[in-house]
Amino acid sequence: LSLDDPSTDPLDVARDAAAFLASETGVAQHDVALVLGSGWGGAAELIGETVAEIPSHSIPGFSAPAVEGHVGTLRSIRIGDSDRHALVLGSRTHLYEGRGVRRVVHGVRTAAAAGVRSIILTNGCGGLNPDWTPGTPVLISDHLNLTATSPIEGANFVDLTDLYSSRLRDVAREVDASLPEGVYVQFRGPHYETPAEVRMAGRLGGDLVGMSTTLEAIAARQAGIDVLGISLVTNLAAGISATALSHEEVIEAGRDAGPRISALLAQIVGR
Ligand SMILES: Nc1nc2[nH]c(I)nc2c(=O)[nH]1
Repeated sequence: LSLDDPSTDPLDVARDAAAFLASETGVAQHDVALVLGSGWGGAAELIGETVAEIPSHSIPGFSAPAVEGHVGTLRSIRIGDSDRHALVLGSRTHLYEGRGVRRVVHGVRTAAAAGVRSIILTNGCGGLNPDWTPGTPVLISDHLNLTATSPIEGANFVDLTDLYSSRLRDVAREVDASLPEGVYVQFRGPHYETPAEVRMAGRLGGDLVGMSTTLEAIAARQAGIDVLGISLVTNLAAGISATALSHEEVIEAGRDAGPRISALLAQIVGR
């Protein structure tokens, strides 16, 4: 069974991965999944005790580590002192890696096959709103998928209204009422946008620009699981600020925001 074989049903590979996961972790069913994008790494420890951690390349359908030495893992975490478990997908495949859209969404499909009812997709992104300084977390209210592709195959006309669950956004706002909302625009990447493309995204109604998330969200909806998307603005998108932000400022802002956004995520998961 290979995701690269068009005759393979990707859902069969996801079911194999979920079965492997259940046997390796001893956790038969996970309740919520999280994809931790750049800047969100610290959240796992705050959610609860790690029950098991598995290198993702040993799980059916997950590719070998994209970056040498960066071994992606899947972690099963007991949520607080409850008997619920979170599945933390530590390795994200981006569309720009050219491994195909099936691999971009395989983690989400595996989480769905593992029984999760909701998924929290996080990412690092560029912001179009100058009020959202680097380090600001923003709830995703909707998206513009500019990748010109879809994870859905065949005549499956999946409805995407309320794709970014308003119920889950309300839960997030119970934790932090000050959280702003925005429309997330996915560009294919890996290059950043030109200032003209950032202006175009703004004219189209976008507030955030990134290179992930929209395809994973669509696959999650196809699998029938609720989606909460949260972006971390790590930089002002190209052309938004008169002075180009220094890379150091961006890194520093992301790092400083770490503890706060990790606590936010852990509190949301705990509800
Ligand atoms: N497309 C896009 N992706 C990003 N990821 C991060 I972190 N910053 C950006 C950005 O400015 N644009």
